[in-house]
Amino acid sequence: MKELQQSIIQALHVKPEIDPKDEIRNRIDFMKDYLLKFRFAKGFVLGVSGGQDSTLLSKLAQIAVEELNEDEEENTYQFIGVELPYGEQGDADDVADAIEFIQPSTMFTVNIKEAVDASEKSLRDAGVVISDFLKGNEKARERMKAQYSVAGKYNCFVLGTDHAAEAITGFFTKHGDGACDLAPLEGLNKRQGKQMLKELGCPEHLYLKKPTADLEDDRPALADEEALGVTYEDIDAYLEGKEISQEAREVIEGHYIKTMHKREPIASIHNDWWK
Ligand SMILES: Nc1ncnc2c1ncn2[C@@H]1O[C@H](COP(=O)(O)OP(=O)(O)OC[C@H]2O[C@@H]([n+]3cccc(C(=O)O)c3)[C@H](O)[C@@H]2O)[C@@H](O)[C@H]1O
Ligand SMILES: Nc1ncnc2c1ncn2[C@@H]1O[C@H](COP(=O)(O)OP(=O)(O)OP(=O)(O)O)[C@@H](O)[C@H]1O
Ligand SMILES: [Mg+2]
Repeated sequence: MKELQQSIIQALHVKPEIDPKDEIRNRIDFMKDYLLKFRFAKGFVLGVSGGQDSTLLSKLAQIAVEELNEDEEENTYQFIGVELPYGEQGDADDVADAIEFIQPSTMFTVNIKEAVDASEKSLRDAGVVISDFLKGNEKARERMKAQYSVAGKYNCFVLGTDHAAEAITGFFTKHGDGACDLAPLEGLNKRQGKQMLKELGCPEHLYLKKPTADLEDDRPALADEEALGVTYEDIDAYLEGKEISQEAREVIEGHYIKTMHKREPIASIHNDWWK
């Protein structure tokens, strides 16, 4: 294995293979331990998009709070799922199926369209016209804001779905979906997440679905793989230490190097990762 690949695998804590049952248990226990350490907090908040990652993490969070309610003989812990459509969501049926599978303690729907459009207009009024791509990042940051307000109101922590197959390409909006209090999926690749969902009894169509950030108005449901120029099969294999084509390797490593700033502490005079 090449040196860079090895150091990336190590930095992102990826295992070449997992026992899905063990991973489910460890990550639920981590979330429970965290709540027990910070007693003011009474649960978790996460946007439910109908995609693979939020379905997996929401289910784990729901199990964690249910176990805590039982262990502590109280009924104060909750998982709050938040639907965060921009106007009408194209895959609303998947969101409904995900909610049915998760059975969240509480659900809210916050439509982010008015806020995002108002923000775009304020910028335009100031003479700053943003592209559809940048507006996509505004959507991700608006979703982050809504989740932090819900978390503040209900004394909860905001969960983040970041995992190794996303961290490696930096395919998230900085301070948008990349912002969170806990990242329980850290170290998993995309197919390990699928294995866990299968183990949890999730309907197949929710984890066999093409991953999409779905942030652009002009290219709705654009597949991550198309945006990235590389497949998750290749990303997963790379993270498992396997050989992939030279072309795919170059694309992945190019994304990794370019997005270093998203994984490291914010650049300052007291760190030197950026030098
Ligand atoms: N070297 C550097 N050192 C410090 N900061 C640096 C930097 N390079 C850029 N930056 C800063 O970072 C900004 C760019 O980063 P950012 O704002 O995140 O924007 P950017 O990485 O350009 O775009 C976000 C990407 O993530 C994708 N995404 C977003 C959200 C969710 C998902 C999903 O899978 O669901 C995917 C989205 O489709 C898009 O391709 C720059 O404007 C600059 O402020
Ligand atoms: N329309 C949405 N409604 C609610 N939450 C959303 C929405 N879009 C994105 N999010 C939040 O942003 C996170 C990042 O999106 P991302 O696309 O990476 O994950 P996903 O949609 O859960 O899975 P997949 O990568 O398979 O599409 C989601 O996990 C979810 O918490
Ligand atoms: Mg998605």
